[in-house]
Amino acid sequence: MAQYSRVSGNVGLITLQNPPVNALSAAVRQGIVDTVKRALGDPEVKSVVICGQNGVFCGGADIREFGTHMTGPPLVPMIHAIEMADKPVVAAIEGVALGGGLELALGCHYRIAHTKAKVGLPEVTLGLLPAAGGTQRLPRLTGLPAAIALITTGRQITTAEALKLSIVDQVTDYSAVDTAVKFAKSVAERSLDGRRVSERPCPCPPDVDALFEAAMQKVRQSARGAIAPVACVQALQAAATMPYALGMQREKELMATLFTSGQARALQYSFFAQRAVGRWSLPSGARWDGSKPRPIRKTAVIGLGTMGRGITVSLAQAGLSVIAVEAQEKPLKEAQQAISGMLQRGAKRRGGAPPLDLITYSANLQAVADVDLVIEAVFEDVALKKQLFQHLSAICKPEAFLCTNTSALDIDLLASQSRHPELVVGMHFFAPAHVMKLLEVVHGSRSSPEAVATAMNLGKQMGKVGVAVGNCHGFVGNRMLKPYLEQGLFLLEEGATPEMVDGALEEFGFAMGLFRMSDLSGIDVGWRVRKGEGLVQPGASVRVRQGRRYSPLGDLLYEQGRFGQKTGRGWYRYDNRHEAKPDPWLNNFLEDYRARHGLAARRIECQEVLERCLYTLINEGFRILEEGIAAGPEDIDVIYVLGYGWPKHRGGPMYYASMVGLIKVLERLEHYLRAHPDVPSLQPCSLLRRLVASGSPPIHKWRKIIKKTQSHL
Ligand SMILES: CCCCCCCCCCCCC[C@H](O)CC(=O)SCCNC(=O)CCNC(=O)[C@H](O)C(C)(C)COP(=O)(O)OP(=O)(O)OC[C@H]1O[C@@H](n2cnc3c(N)ncnc32)[C@H](O)[C@@H]1OP(=O)(O)O
Ligand SMILES: NC(=O)c1ccc[n+]([C@@H]2O[C@H](COP(=O)([O-])OP(=O)(O)OC[C@H]3O[C@@H](n4cnc5c(N)ncnc54)[C@H](O)[C@@H]3O)[C@@H](O)[C@H]2O)c1
Repeated sequence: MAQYSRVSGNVGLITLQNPPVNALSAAVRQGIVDTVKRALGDPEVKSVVICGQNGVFCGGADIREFGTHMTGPPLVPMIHAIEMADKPVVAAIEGVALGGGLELALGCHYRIAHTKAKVGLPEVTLGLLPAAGGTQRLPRLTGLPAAIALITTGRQITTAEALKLSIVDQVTDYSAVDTAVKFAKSVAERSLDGRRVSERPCPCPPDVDALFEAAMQKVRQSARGAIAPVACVQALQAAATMPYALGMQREKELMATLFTSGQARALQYSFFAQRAVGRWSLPSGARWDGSKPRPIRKTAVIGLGTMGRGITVSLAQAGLSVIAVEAQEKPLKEAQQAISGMLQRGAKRRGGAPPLDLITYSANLQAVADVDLVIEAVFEDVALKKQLFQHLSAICKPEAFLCTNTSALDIDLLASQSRHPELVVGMHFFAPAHVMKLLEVVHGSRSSPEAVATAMNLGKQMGKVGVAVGNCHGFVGNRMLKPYLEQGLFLLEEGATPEMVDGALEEFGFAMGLFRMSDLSGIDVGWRVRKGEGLVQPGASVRVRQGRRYSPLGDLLYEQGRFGQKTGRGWYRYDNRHEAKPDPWLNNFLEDYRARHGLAARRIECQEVLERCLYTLINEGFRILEEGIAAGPEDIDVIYVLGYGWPKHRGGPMYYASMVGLIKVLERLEHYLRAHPDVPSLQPCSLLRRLVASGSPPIHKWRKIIKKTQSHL
């Protein structure tokens, strides 16, 4: 809906009303059409202001309408009518003007924005392009290079930046609506010549072809198979080379292809999934809406290695005070230097001063005595962590939350070391912790709803997307990774090469194939995990361990000192630090290994690589759902998209399975199990069978069947 009133004598004020973000639903669009008509037809009204209620201009088209039968007036003619009005129309931007919201503002003759507002065209992140004139008006207003950068990335910018880019005309610290009303009065009689953006020429730099060639190359490289960024460049190319009307036609054609694409559906599923995970629930029945988080002011981080540094930076950037603790003075000094550098670089990027003063460094654990919440990030060593929890429980105030960043260890075991196990939760960050948006909040069997709510809330304050998960070895993300990595090794035994396996996964859209990832995180890290599980038998290369097929290839590389990037050799060779090159040594090593074990190398197709690696990972996801470790498939998908480089435009592993067809996933797992009966991760999970037996319902209906499965246990 849109409300109409006359203010300050002769200004027509149109207020969009559709909480929480005034999305442009059919009712809002109808409201705008009606109220604009009314304002333009009222002889008393000399100028018009458009704003949104509750301090938010507009979050764009109503995404929930996509994929439904859309009714109501379309956006393009609605915005065109505003631009062609003979009375000045001013957009008063507060909160956000995003997507269709910014396109509406670009159709107005002036834009006045609050200093704290953000603007952007994030359609590309939903698999779309700004199809209400955004691709044609923005470059006319701000020039092609800035428009290309904003539209192909969907980046949201501050209004200070928007002012520099001429996207807004004025920025104010006061009410944008009051300022816009005053401004509208002052321009009531002014000519609108030059104010209609669509009538301006698109400024083209002399090297426009090179500009587009570079833009296309950049998006093709970073999009990893996503089609929307490419279409965005094509639409902008139309703005540069065609008259406005033809450019609009091209924008519409390109949008028509994107709008019904599987990629757009996947990205929009992901958008809502990332919001849905905030509405967590625990097996006890405790829920997000009935559990109050406790306010956290003082925090502590113990262990300032790779993870502890990132967590400290992230806490300080969220405005929290941090006591940062290392075991000894030398590593403490090194960490202090590294953290200060990270904060300074962050401040340079974001603007403002680095929050260095919020951090106090100490080599004495006693320093954490009066903090509200501790996050420990010491070595992944159960004995060390148990001892640390005993000390923390003795030192900290009794109501302090004790959190662990462990990647896999038992939260209940650590909680049992504390006098207050109900205040212990896992806060599993991902490297680099100040960059990655994912946080697994792991609740143990004794974690209180308040502790979970507090960790989730703290994560939100830190700009993370928290997903509440249950306690098991590796939680959700790392547990699912295990069968995926295992299949990679089996494929090498059977004839594949690391570059062939990685090539298939990268072609699928992963940022990095599994062997390149293993080289980056360190072959020694995986070795330590397997050692902890009792799987490593130095020197032996027996292919069966603990009663199942096992590949010792990773252990053999470890024994050769090939730890990956850090040693310059791993599954690949690294002559310069980051570039992975196929290594002839490894091929010889694999041939020797196969010969020693009587394994005949065979030709392996990419499809087999994908099916074996991805379907076993998905199968583990079904086990996790069946056990109630994740509340729903959306939780798993958010974890994989935000934490493990799963291609965003494929929605996440569980969504992908639903698109491929559960019956196909089941049949292929059965097929590979027949070929490899000694690999338990290929055994289809009973929930998968049950879903197939129920006719493979769409993903949003899985929870009902999961509940039934649990009640049958
Ligand atoms: C046959 C072929 C025909 C083809 C032709 C088709 C023609 C179609 C014509 C379309 C014309 C194109 C128009 C336009 O270019 C397209 C768009 O505008 S797409 C939308 C672009 N906007 C966005 O991407 C913004 C998305 N939102 C956000 O980034 C954030 O929500 C926010 C606005 C910054 C606010 O953030 P927060 O304060 O943190 O709040 P939340 O994120 O938690 O959101 C709160 C709540 O609101 C819901 N919501 C947010 N935005 C929208 C939206 N645009 N539509 C619907 N709902 C929205 C969000 O989901 C939350 O609700 P919850 O999920 O928690 O219930
Ligand atoms: N590295 C990753 O990608 C990653 C990702 C998620 C979680 N984790 C987990 O985070 C934790 C830390 O991992 P990391 O990679 O940062 O390790 P790291 O080896 O880089 O850092 C650990 C730090 O802890 C310090 N430390 C050890 N004992 C201490 C003590 N008693 N008091 C204070 N400091 C002590 C060490 O000096 C070291 O600086 C582990 O539990 C790990 O499983 C790691």
